[in-house]
Amino acid sequence: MSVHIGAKPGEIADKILLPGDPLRAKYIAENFLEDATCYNEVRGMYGYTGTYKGERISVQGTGMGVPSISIYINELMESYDVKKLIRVGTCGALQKDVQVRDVILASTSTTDSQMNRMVFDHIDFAPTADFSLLKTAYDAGVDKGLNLRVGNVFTSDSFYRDNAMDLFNLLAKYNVLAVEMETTALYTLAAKYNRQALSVLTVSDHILTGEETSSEERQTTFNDMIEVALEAAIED
Ligand SMILES: O=P(O)(O)O[C@H]1O[C@H](CO)[C@@H](O)[C@H]1O
Ligand SMILES: O=c1cc[nH]c(=O)[nH]1
Repeated sequence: MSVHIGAKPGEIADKILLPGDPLRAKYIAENFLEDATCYNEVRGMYGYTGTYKGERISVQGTGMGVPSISIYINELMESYDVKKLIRVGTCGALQKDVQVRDVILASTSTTDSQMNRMVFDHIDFAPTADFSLLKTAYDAGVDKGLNLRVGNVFTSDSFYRDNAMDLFNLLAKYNVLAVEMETTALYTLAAKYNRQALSVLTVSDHILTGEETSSEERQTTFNDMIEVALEAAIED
């Protein structure tokens, strides 16, 4: 057991999917994994281990934001030696040509989080996806005929902010594709511990147009994102 994860040693696979929403972890376990068993209910942050195409894989809810996901990633790597970590999350589009329901592979992230300033002081560390995970996920998405985008995402410390459009317009001008709340932490901690990480994101809403996915549509698009992430996770 670690502080926030109730699994016994060996109960978590070395490959893991990381949705922000613990109920998405349950959904993935019930609909995509075989023989899935629940190893964590601490704080309602469900974690499961099962198999996908014969490969052992886990899925763990992380909660929202850099502080929450950082707790789970630290414990998964330090206490359970997880080696491949793939976030499966939602995001809001910042570009006109990024559509609701598109799947984004975050090659890097930009952030207003102070996390890396505390470590690197005046240097701006560039959080980066693992290239082989990114390539495998990209190839899997192309094979499925998905409208995939690859690029920079903004990891925000706030979901609600005053004068948000000023910042979002600036980020859009610099080709940032979308906003979410965890990727910077995932990539930075994976670099620290020399592990592989990738964020696969579904565009759940459009910041510029206000368009949103219906809950039914979200489910279908989430399935595309989950399959892309699972294929990347099991690739050697
Ligand atoms: O759908 P998840 O994975 O939670 O991701 C996005 O949704 C949450 C905000 O609603 C934040 O965690 C953001 O990053
Ligand atoms: O607009 C959005 C959508 C999902 N997640 C976010 O952080 N922002």
